[in-house]
Amino acid sequence: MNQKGFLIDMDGVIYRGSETIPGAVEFINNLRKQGFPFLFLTNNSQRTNRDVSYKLRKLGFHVEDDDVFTCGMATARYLASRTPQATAYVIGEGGLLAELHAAGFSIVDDHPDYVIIGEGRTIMLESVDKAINMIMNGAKLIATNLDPNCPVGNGKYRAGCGAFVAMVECATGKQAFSVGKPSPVMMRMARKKLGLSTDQAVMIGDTMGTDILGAGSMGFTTVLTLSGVTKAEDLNHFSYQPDFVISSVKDLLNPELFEKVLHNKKELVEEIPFP
Ligand SMILES: O=C(CO)COP(=O)(O)O
Ligand SMILES: [Mg+2]
Repeated sequence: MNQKGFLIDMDGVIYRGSETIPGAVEFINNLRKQGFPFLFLTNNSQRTNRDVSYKLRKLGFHVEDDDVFTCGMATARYLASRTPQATAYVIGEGGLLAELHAAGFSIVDDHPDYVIIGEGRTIMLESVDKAINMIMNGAKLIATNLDPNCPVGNGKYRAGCGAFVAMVECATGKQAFSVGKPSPVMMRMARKKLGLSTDQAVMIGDTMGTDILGAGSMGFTTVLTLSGVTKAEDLNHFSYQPDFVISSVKDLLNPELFEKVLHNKKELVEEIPFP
């Protein structure tokens, strides 16, 4: 059988803030038991994959550092592959800084190759002004991701990385290049990390504009879970759709539905010969 592998978004899919989504631990245990490869993919660059896997273990998941892939990792690795020994001015937190250092970057305070903006709760207008002047002087503007906001529970939201990036874009007139989901850069890196071909990759996500758009454009099977950002009533507003919609990953404990996802009917589309 054509072995499938799972790319699994984090916030809104396996946890919400600091709470495990019911059924998520069992779902991951099942994947392991059945030998399906999987990788967690998050558009949050605040923490390193070690920090995130520690949090997951506290929530009851049996995972290792290497099971987690963040947009901070994708950003650092991608940029380092384009510009060896590059310099960066960073508006972001420890997860992003650690990855940039590990990829060979020097973090500098003037004339950087890149201004990189990631998720963070400590942004200061002084550093935004500094970044704007660097970009005006030729530094390239990079975003780890463009999520405009992030739900924090009780129907409340916090500003996401995309909101801060928009401020810098507006001030400079320069558009950021974003590496996180839905960018094919992060989607492809994740698929390659699991050693999957396009038609072996299944993405489970809670956000249409990142998880489903990115994975769907790559040709992966897409499963939208309604346990996070996108609600059932939002689906009508999108001109692209996921292959499957579930209420939470708990639904995938049902062997019949799981089998359906494994044998996505998308294959019908692929049978149409290219003209
Ligand atoms: O925190 C996020 C963006 O602010 C999104 O996290 P996930 O990609 O894990 O859903
Ligand atoms: Mg999510």
